[in-house]
Amino acid sequence: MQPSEESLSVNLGERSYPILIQDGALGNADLTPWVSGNRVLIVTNETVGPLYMDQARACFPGCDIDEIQLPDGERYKNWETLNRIFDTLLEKHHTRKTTLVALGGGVIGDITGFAAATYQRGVDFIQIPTTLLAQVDASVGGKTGINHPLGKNMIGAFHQPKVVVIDPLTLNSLPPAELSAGMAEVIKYGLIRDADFLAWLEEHMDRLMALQAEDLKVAIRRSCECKAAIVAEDERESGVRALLNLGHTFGHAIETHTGYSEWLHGEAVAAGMMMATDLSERLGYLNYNDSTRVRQLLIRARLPVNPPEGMTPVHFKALMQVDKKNLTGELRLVLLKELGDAVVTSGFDDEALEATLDYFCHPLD
Ligand SMILES: NC(=O)c1ccc[n+]([C@@H]2O[C@H](COP(=O)([O-])OP(=O)(O)OC[C@H]3O[C@@H](n4cnc5c(N)ncnc54)[C@H](O)[C@@H]3O)[C@@H](O)[C@H]2O)c1
Ligand SMILES: O=C(O)C(=O)C[C@@H](O)[C@H](O)[C@H](O)COP(=O)(O)O
Ligand SMILES: [Zn+2]
Repeated sequence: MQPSEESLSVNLGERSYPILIQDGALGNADLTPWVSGNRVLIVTNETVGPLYMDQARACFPGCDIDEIQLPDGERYKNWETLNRIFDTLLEKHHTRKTTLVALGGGVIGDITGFAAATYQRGVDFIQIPTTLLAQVDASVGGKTGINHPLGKNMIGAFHQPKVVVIDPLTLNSLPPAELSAGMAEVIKYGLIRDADFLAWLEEHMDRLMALQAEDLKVAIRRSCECKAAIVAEDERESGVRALLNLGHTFGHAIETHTGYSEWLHGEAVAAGMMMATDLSERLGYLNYNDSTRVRQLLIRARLPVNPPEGMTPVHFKALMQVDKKNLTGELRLVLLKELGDAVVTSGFDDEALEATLDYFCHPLD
């Protein structure tokens, strides 16, 4: 697989937008064509701001730029932090013509996007993702929102950005655990819709984990192509988009259980994908060799393949009920029909799910 130079876009009619992937884009790209007025609020956090704020500002020549640095962490993806963005917007008299800019990982992207969806009933926003996870997944597709103590991403809105600007060079400052977390969502695309990409990942995982630049660009681009195609087909998750939730029903239960503070989203998704794989094997879709391939690839990406100690099957199941895919009280899960093909279904044998939960849960005495 070679990096293709074709431009990428999310095709949604009048809400279509480009995904620009370019080394050095941050600091060099002129993003003013995507700013409707001339005012911009760049939203970042206390880690990313010191690293990249100056380069981000340089992307908006001639604009009147405000900035806000939020606290860093998934546990701050909440109402209180969201309100800090609204406070700044109002204190600085921002109008409907302002453009918000999300500079950071998926937490910043989700909360900034939600602020943009709701401030004065909606303003424009731009995504500048700086984690692998945000570059391959969170910045694309317009799911925005915050967490609730009782459930992950439970409050939010669909609101598409005007442009997504990916500078792969930002990954050079990323902590290793965050690279792994992003790799979980990359592996997800291979598992749900692209067996060739999965095989390519198996071949190239060691190079990717060593930040080999050309391979990373291929992985980012292929991931964005997969996500853009799915979102274009089903923007509001009434069908195929739910496949992007592979491992997330289990994973979100882990994140809620741990108070959004101990496990990274990508780590929880990795363990969740292993649990979904196990269930798919128990249901006869996958064989032992398939499950072993998934486990080995996750381990090579330095990701967990088991949930945290101390979760009971009963607790797991209760947390899994708090999921937006569940429409009638019945649990709906994404399962693998084979490696590279997935299905969302409630029509599975509950005993098989119990067996998966029993196998993975190791309650503390
Ligand atoms: N909207 C979507 O479609 C979607 C998709 C996937 C995940 N998400 C959400 O995204 C969030 C996870 O995103 P994430 O994994 O990017 O986590 P994150 O936003 O918490 O970022 C991870 C860490 O990396 C730091 N960081 C960011 N860029 C950096 C850089 N270039 N150099 C050094 N440090 C950097 C951040 O400050 C943070 O500490 C979750 O809340 C998840 O629910 C949303
Ligand atoms: O874009 C989507 O659709 C996804 O499901 C992508 C997921 O990786 C992401 O974690 C998303 O935020 C989960 O959405 P949710 O609706 O299950 O909260
Ligand atoms: Zn995810």
